[in-house]
Amino acid sequence: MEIHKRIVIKIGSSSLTNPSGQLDGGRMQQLAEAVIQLYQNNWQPVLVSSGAVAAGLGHLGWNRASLTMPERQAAAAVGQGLLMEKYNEFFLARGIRVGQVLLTKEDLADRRRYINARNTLNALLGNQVLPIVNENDTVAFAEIRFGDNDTLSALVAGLVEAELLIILTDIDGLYSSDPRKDPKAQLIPVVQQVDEKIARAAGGSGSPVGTGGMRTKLAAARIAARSGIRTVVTSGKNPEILVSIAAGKPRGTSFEPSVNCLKSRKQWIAFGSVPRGTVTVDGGAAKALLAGNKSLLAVGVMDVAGNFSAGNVVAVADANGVELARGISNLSAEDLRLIIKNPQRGLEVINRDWLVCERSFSGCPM
Ligand SMILES: Nc1ncnc2c1ncn2[C@@H]1O[C@H](COP(=O)(O)OP(=O)(O)O)[C@@H](O)[C@H]1O
Ligand SMILES: N[C@@H](CCC(=O)OP(=O)(O)O)C(=O)O
Repeated sequence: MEIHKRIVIKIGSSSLTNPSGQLDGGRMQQLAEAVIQLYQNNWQPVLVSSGAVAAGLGHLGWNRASLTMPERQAAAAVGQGLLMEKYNEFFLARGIRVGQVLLTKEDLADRRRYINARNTLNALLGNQVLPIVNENDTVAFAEIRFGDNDTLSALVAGLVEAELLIILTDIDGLYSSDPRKDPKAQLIPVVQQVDEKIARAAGGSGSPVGTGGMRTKLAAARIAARSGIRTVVTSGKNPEILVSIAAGKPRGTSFEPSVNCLKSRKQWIAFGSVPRGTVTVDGGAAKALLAGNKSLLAVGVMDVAGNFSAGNVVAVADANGVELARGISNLSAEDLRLIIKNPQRGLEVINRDWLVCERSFSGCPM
């Protein structure tokens, strides 16, 4: 039986559209060419493609600076169709069938819908259909929005258990500082760990069409690393570069996977879910969770905020409000409030198998 390795390729708006907002057909054709070669080299690719808003604005002749959120969403409704029309044309010309997958943060935050998305992606991949993923911009707003597709691509990479995430952008990798502001900035070829020092190098977007800049790419790389996935950030100017990166050639900036990465369920708790409430714990409980890899017991809970049910994800914070962990509560907020007034020693609130301690849950280490 053939073993397929999975690869997620994210391509940003800045790499897909020309300055007048038209989709760059030549670039998309090159991308299709590279994807065929990946198939030939036994990879199962997933494409995460931005560009809907930019393409919609170009098509409608709208000016980005003066738009309301509903107008941006309307532009995405127009642009997403154009994007898929072109992808369909270029990929089908090379014998590759494509399927559109539009997701919101809320879809991935709900465990059942997360599993549904995973099943759909697996069905597409198993039938040699290339999934083309984007955020569902027409319905996603404020709190339920990723906004940039970098974070989405890292979650999708975890969802399909990819080996590699490649983020194609308008610059050839992470520099020691934002090259627009610092002419002496140097390319960083390998990042072992996305820590505060590395995060300080990253600035915002460099183009009118991009969102998030290098900051969201670092957050994505960190989420992927914690999920055991290597990320390469590089330029999308020549998409054929994908083939050599997949073959292990050094290009752009490579972010190495963590040594102790999280298992699938904990990846979702840490980076996919949205906590429904917060449980504040005392110093002893905080220590037991952080150093002792223990379950959270009711005796260490000082306060409960929010209105969650048993089975929901909750945040665990220390007395200063610093989020230490996330986990699935065995108890509802109502029951937990009653129990902490009348402590029942040993009663388990979150089992250690359903608890994740992370320094940051957004991917950003700052
Ligand atoms: N330290 C850094 N190294 C490289 N690029 C950086 C850095 N800080 C900020 N950037 C900016 O990030 C931009 C890429 O992100 P973005 O504009 O969001 O593109 P995309 O549409 O591909 O997501 C670059 O054009 C660059 O100006
Ligand atoms: N979902 C949006 C992506 C927004 C965006 O600009 O993302 P990116 O270019 O990846 O920074 C779109 O398709 O326009």
